[in-house]
Amino acid sequence: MTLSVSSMSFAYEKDERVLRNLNMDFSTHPVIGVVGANGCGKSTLFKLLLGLHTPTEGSVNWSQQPIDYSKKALIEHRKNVTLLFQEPDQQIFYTDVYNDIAFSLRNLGVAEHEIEQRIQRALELVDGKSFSHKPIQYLSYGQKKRVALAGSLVMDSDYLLLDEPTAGLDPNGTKQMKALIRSISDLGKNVVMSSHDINLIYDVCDYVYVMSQGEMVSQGEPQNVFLDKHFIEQVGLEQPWLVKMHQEFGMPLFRHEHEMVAGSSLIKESI
Ligand SMILES: Nc1ncnc2c1ncn2[C@@H]1O[C@H](COP(=O)(O)OP(=O)(O)OP(=O)(O)O)[C@@H](O)[C@H]1O
Repeated sequence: MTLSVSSMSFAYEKDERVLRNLNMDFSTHPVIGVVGANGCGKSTLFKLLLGLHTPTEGSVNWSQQPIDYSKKALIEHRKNVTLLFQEPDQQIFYTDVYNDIAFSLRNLGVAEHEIEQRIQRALELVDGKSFSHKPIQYLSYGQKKRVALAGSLVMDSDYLLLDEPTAGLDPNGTKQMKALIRSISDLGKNVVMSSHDINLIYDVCDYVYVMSQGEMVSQGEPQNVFLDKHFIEQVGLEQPWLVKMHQEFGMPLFRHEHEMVAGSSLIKESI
């Protein structure tokens, strides 16, 4: 099942296009990153992929067919594509964890015993069992983020869109999220994520789209996309530290920190 956009533009206000002529295929790699400076249109793109807004031109496609914006078709589309919003409060509606996570499934008429099973599985995945009995207003930001993620995971959709999944998380929370993204991908799901944490993007994404002022200005595998320092800085980003180590200190170009640690003997030789 493929998710893509073709020749897609979008404007909130007439004549003010915030997305311009985007062509992107999100089915080519298991984990795809969308990066760009503040306001370049990442969250807007994700909302369009979910069918929350209608393109001004072009289309969002599911299995190569433009999506249908009727209420019934959108309910079906959102079984296939789920979005974790940047702010957990944007998708938490209940005061208790269980009912909040169950919300979308109940809307779809899923049987209670299956809801129970899916919630337990999702809570295990997000490591949320220890706080699942607490009222949501007492949870920390990171815990709320995990509740929101569990609410997305129970949908068991083919595509999970993660808008800034580690924003506001501490280093441990970021590490857990990174592991979680891998687990979700290992389950055969497609992950599309945005993040300002360029090191996270470099580490977990198999392919990257770079956006600037509503346009897609570069795409490719992370080790290629981030090589051009001048270009990356021009679009308001910075190079991942492993790429900097490669370019500034002549180290081999590692994709992951653990590769660098394992290759430390190689590094010593090159210094
Ligand atoms: N509801 C809205 N009405 C009008 N303009 C909006 C609305 N939401 C976003 N915008 C504008 O659309 C542009 C893209 O915003 P968007 O939130 O998609 O960017 P982003 O890349 O996700 O930014 P950030 O990295 O800061 O989260 C911005 O210029 C923003 O001001």
